[in-house]
Amino acid sequence: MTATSVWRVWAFFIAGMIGGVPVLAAPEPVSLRLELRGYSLAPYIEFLQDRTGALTFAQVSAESMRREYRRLDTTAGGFGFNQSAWWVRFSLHNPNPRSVTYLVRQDYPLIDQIALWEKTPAGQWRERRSGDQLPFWQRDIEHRDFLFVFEVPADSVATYYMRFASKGPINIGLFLYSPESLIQTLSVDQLLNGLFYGAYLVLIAYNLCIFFVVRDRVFLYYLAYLFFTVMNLAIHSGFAFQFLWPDNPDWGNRSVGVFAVLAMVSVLQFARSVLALRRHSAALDRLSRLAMVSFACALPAAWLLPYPQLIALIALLASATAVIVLWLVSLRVLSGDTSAIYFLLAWVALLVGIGCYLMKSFGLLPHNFFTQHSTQIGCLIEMVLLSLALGSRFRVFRIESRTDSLTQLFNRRQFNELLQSEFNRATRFNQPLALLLLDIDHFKQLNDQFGHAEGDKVLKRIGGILSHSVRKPALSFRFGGEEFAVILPRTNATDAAAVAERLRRRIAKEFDQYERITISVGLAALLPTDSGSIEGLLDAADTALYEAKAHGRNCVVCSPALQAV
Ligand SMILES: Nc1nc2c(ncn2[C@@H]2O[C@H](COP(=O)(O)OP(=O)(O)OP(=O)(O)O)[C@@H](O)[C@H]2O)c(=O)[nH]1
Repeated sequence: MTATSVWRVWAFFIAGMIGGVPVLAAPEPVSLRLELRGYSLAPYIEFLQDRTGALTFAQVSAESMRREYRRLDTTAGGFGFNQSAWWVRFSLHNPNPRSVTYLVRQDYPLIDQIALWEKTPAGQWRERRSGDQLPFWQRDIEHRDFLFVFEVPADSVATYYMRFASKGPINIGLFLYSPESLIQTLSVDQLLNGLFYGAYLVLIAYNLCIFFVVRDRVFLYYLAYLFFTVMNLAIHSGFAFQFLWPDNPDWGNRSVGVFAVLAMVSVLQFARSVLALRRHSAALDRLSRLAMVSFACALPAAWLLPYPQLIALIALLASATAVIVLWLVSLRVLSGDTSAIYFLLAWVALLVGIGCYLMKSFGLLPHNFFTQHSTQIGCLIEMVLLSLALGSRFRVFRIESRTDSLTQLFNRRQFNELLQSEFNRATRFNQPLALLLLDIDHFKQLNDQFGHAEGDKVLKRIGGILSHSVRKPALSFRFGGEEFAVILPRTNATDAAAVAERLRRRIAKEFDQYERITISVGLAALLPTDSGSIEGLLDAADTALYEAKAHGRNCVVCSPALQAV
C-alpha cells in the first residue's frame, strides 16, 4: 500500500470537486418518531460556503441569509480542499410529549474545527466546539469520531447550525442516532475494529517471531510496512489521536504526512527485497532505490509545507508508488517469480479496496459497511497475501539450497540427508540399498582443451541425462566437481550394476563433438545390518570408483566387500 490514508484524503479531494450538487428546495426536518440508527442527515442538510471563513454565527443565522443556503443531495458532503468554512444547518422535529436525547456523529475525524450552535431552553444560542485541533479531552464524548448530544424539547422543531473548517479536505458525513442505537452501533464497531487491528497485531507478532528465528531482513521491511500501514489506518480512523497522542493535535496533523511517506518508502524497500531486484535486474533496483530516496526527501515536507500542499504532494507520491510497484511486480511476474504473483494479487487487493472507497466517495457505490471500510479490508487482504509472498520466497530459497545451480540435480548437502534417510529406511525394513559414484574421465583434459565453459555444458548435459534416466525411488545428485552419485533404494548389487552399465553406455554415446566422453562408476550395495554404516557404504563405492579408474576408466566396478549381500 502506498499510504492508504492518502488515498482516502485524495478521494475527498476529488469528491469535493464533483460532489455537493446544490438543490434549492428547503429540506424537511428529521422526525424523531423514528428509531434512528445511523440515519444519514445528508438529505436534511442545507449548507453555505463561507469563502473567506470570516462570517460569524450571527451573520449566517440571520433571516436574510436563508436563501443563500443550498441543499446537499448526496450521501456525504465531500468539499475537498479550500480556504472556505462550511456552514451546515438542519432541523430535528420532536413530535413526542417529552424531550428526547439524540446524538449526531460526524464520521470523518480529520476536521480541524467543528462548531455547533443550538438554542438553549432560555432561547439563547449556545456554541460547542470540537475538531482535531483541540486536545481530545475537550470533546463532548471522548470518541474517535465527533459525537454531539442533543436534547430536543417536547413537541418542537429545533434547528442546529454547524461550522466546518479545515486545512485538509472537508468531508461532512453526519449521522443521527438514538442513545440506544448508538451503543449498539459502537459495540459492533468496536468488535470489528478490535478484530481488524487484532489481526494486524497478530501479523506483526508472528512476523517478528519469524524474523528473530530466520534473521532475514526482508521480514524487517515487511514489519516496517505493516506497522506504517496500521499507523496510517489508525490516523485516518481517529484512533491514533484518541489513544496515541490525544494532547498533541499539531503532531496529529503532521503525522498524516510522516506515516504516509514512511509507508511508501518501506513498501518500496520491501518490494526490492522480496522480489530480489538486485539479483534479477540492476535497472529496476536502481529505479526503486531512486524512488525511495526521493520519497524519503519528502519527509521534511511534513514540517515545512502547508497542509494542503503536503497532502497534494503525498497524493502525487502515492500515485507514483502505486504505478512503480505495479510495474516492478508485473515485470517479475512475467519472469516467472512466484513471490511476485502473490505480491501482484496483494497490490491488486489494495487497489480494489481503495477503488471501492473512491467509488463510494463519488456516489458510484452505496455507503455501507464494506464500501466505508473497503480500504481497511483491502489492506488486510494485502498484508496476508504479502505474507504468502514471503513464504513463497522461502520455499524458493529452500529449493535453491538443496539444488546444484549448474546441473539442477540435488546437491551434496541433500545427498547426505537423503542417504541417511534411505539408509534408516533400509535398516528398518531390512531392504537392500545401492549407491553409485560416477566420475567423468579425463575431465581436466576436456576443460584444458575446450575451456571451462564447454566443461560446464558437459556437466549440465550429464546432469540432464541422469535426471531423465534415473527415476524415483532412485535419486541422482551432483556429488561435487565432475563427480555424480545415484542412490538406489530397494535395489541389490546385480540390479544396481545393470543401472550403472546403462548409464555408462548412454553417456559414452552422447557426446560426439568432443573426442570422447566417458564415465567410470563405483558401485556399492548392502543389506544393512547392525554392523553396516553409511560411511562404510560410501567408502566401498569410492574404492570401487578408484578401481574403475585404475582399470582403464569407462567401466563399472562393484565393491567386492559388499556386492555379495
Ligand atoms: N568446467 C568445470 N570443471 C570443473 C568443475 N568442477 C571441477 N571441474 C574440473 O574437473 C577437473 C577434475 O580433474 P581431475 O580430478 O584431475 O580428474 P580428471 O581430469 O577427470 O581425471 P580422472 O578423474 O582421473 O579421469 C578439474 O580440472 C576441475 O577444474 C566445474 O564445475 N566446471
